[in-house]
Amino acid sequence: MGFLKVEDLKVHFPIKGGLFGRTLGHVKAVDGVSFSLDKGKTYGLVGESGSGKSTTGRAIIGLNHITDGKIFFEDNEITATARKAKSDIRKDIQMIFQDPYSSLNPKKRVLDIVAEPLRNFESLSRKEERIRVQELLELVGLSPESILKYPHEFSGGQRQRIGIARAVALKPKLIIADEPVSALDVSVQAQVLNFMKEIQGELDLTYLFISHDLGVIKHMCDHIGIMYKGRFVEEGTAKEIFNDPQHIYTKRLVAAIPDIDPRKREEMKQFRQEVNTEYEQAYNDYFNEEGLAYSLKPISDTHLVALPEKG
Ligand SMILES: Nc1ncnc2c1ncn2[C@@H]1O[C@H](COP(=O)(O)OP(=O)(O)OP(=O)(O)O)[C@@H](O)[C@H]1O
Repeated sequence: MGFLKVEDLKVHFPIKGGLFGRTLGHVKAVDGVSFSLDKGKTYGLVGESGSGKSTTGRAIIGLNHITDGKIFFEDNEITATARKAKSDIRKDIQMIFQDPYSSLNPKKRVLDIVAEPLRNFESLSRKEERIRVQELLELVGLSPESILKYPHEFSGGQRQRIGIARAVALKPKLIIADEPVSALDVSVQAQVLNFMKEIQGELDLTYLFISHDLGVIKHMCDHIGIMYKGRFVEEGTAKEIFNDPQHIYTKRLVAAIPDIDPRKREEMKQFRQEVNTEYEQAYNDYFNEEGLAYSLKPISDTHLVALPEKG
């Protein structure tokens, strides 16, 4: 069936309020998302803040409850598995977080930070553990002596490398990278992204890559889902999304990528003007009307676009 398959995933959070903390309604953070990810590939989830990207990633790894829908990992449904299977899955799926400043405990040495997952899942001697951590640090380009240091002694990019060393410690199959470079300087972002690509082949990793930055997604992903208000508005291969965006929201995101190639600047300027006009016209019809029904329709074997339902 496939490596990772998400079927009609819904994650709704209750909004509590009033005197007795009654449930007043729900935030539909994820509201019917489906996609599949092949082994060894990178799938990008992109969309503006609050569109439901992190909630989707967190639901897959089990950090958010699921309101409805199914998730299959290597053909096993992981939305309804027993505890033992769940702990195996926790080994196979790891997460890299956005902010290497807050996701690493500042009071712990690098040895303890990187060894944490090993301590949870493997019974290594102190010596074996130290050797494994030093190997992991070398893999991510840090010196073995780093084990005795604390997070504040490293730069932002180095800290994210420590986060990556911890994420790959248990030889996972899938890594969910939630905005892994957005807290870093642009010059460091490219280094970390290239490094993630290098280790992908070396360690046989599959990535679910979450970002609000379509430029970053373009660099990393084979397949892309564009999220808006908890749903996909378009899904396709990276080539389809960048060369032939169909949905007005996707077009807007593509038009906002800074031009690196000066030859394309004039072409992009024109594209931007066209998109802005189309967006203004579409806004009232599409984005402002809460009740407007739309559904994903295929326009090729791999390219889906949200189109309003007729009637
Ligand atoms: N635990 C929670 N309780 C209530 N609402 C939540 C919770 N987690 C997320 N939300 C809400 O769900 C929606 C989607 O949030 P989510 O973090 O998934 O979006 P995102 O696309 O990842 O954006 P960002 O990049 O800002 O994190 C937002 O409206 C958010 O406020």
